Amino acid sequence: MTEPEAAAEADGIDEALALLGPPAGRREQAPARNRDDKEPGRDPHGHRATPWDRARDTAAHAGRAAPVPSRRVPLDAALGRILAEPLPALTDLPSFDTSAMDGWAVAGPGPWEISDEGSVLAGHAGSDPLPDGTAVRIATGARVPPDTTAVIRTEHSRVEPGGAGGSRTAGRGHLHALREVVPGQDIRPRGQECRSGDQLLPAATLVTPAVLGMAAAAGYDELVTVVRPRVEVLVLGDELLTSGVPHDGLIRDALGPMLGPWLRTLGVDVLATRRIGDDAAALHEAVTGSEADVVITTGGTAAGPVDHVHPVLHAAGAELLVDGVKVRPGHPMLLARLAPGDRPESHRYLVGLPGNPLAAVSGLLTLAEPLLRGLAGRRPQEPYRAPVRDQVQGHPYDTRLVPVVHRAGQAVPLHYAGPAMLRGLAAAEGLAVVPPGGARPGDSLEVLGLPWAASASAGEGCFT
Ligand SMILES: Nc1nc2c(c(=O)[nH]1)N[C@H]1C(S)=C(S)[C@@H](COP(=O)(O)OP(=O)(O)OC[C@H]3O[C@@H](n4cnc5c(N)ncnc54)[C@H](O)[C@@H]3O)O[C@H]1N2
Ligand code: MOO
Repeated sequence: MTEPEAAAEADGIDEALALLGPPAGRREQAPARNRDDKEPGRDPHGHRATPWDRARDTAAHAGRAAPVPSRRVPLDAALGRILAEPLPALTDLPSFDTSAMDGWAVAGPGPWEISDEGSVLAGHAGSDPLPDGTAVRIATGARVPPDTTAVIRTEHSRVEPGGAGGSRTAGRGHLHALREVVPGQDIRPRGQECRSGDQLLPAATLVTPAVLGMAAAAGYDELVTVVRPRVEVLVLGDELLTSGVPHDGLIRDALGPMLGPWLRTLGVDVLATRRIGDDAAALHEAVTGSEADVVITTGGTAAGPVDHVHPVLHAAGAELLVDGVKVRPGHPMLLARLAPGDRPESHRYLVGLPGNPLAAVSGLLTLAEPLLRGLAGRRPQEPYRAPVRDQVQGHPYDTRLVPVVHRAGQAVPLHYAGPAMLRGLAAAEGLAVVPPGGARPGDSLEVLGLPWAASASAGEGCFT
């Protein structure tokens, strides 16, 4: 078999796998080629595709190269945003020595005469020092009086009522401890959690509900957060219906309803999802006139008569950073830096997702997600790996992304994973990264988490 024939046969594997379901046995495959080999890295248009991991790195690098604008927002508007700066404590925490329990503040060794000062309650200003040999009632969260030795929990104490006619304090009785009293017990000393100025969280932290609580406790009313990157989605294709059942060769647009919500989980501001049809002039105008930091197109990336993305990028003076990726599905995906136009300081990008729906998702995770993560000031995602339960057939030369669910600590590949199918993905919790040549049961595979999956691999971002 000539190399072009081998590559052509390899191109059919995704469709075949999607129809067959799980492989019956491990098929002998051509060994993975060296990256320097001529044909397998070349797509039918004659340009060289980028290896999958390098494509992701390129996208991440482009995202990190852009300046990250920030804005001060009130706490209640900060959820789901990213801290643009480290978060220093504005106060000691606790900001005063605090009783950890309801009970008695005592000074010196017992038994203690009960003070007639009443109770020390949370939220009250400081009280007088506690004289040696005395005890005063205290509530959880109250400031402990100066010179307090320890707090004794109510249930670890016994009050011996005072006799009539004694001194004022003796009249209230004495307190006895039922357990050994350790100095400092049940007192949270000032600054135990942090000192004013300590860094509580680093920049690039996702603001979760817990971060909002921490920030409020540490004295914040506002947080300096990264301005969300603005994204516009352009859905190409005259064959697409926006409602109803497919008919007469027309199909439903599966990407318009999926991409906007998905992108929002990545912490971006989706300005619009627009249907453009197969109209080169309209696409050119939409791309060059967009206000977005990142334009994401779907369809039109291949070399068909109405595949306008490449010619439009060329006409718009864009620079292709990635033009085809050695990944299945999704190999025609691309990443371009758009000409800055009248905003020379701007960093604007276009991600071209292939039209086949699972191929588009592959492009979303391979190029759009790392790019947007950088633009949003987020840290790179921690790689997550899991052993794969079943054998997965690989592409001879390219990486495969295969929908999986997590079961008993293993990644279980799903059927219906062809480029034009979403049935497997809709049930999936992640996409396993299958290296060229495939994987055997038990092989450890990287798994790309899906933003909504409550699995070990799930990323951040559902607070948007
Ligand atoms: N001669 C070649 N043809 C194709 C190649 C190739 O290398 N050489 N690659 C194939 C692969 S792989 C893919 S993926 C697609 C990519 O094509 P495009 O990005 O140009 O996408 P379209 O042709 O516009 O559409 C492909 C397919 O997807 C359907 N589609 C498009 N948009 C949507 C949508 N929003 N919702 C649902 N389905 C959509 C469209 O109807 C087509 O069936 O090219 C192959 N061809
Ligand atoms: O293999 Mo294409 O890249 O169908 O998705």
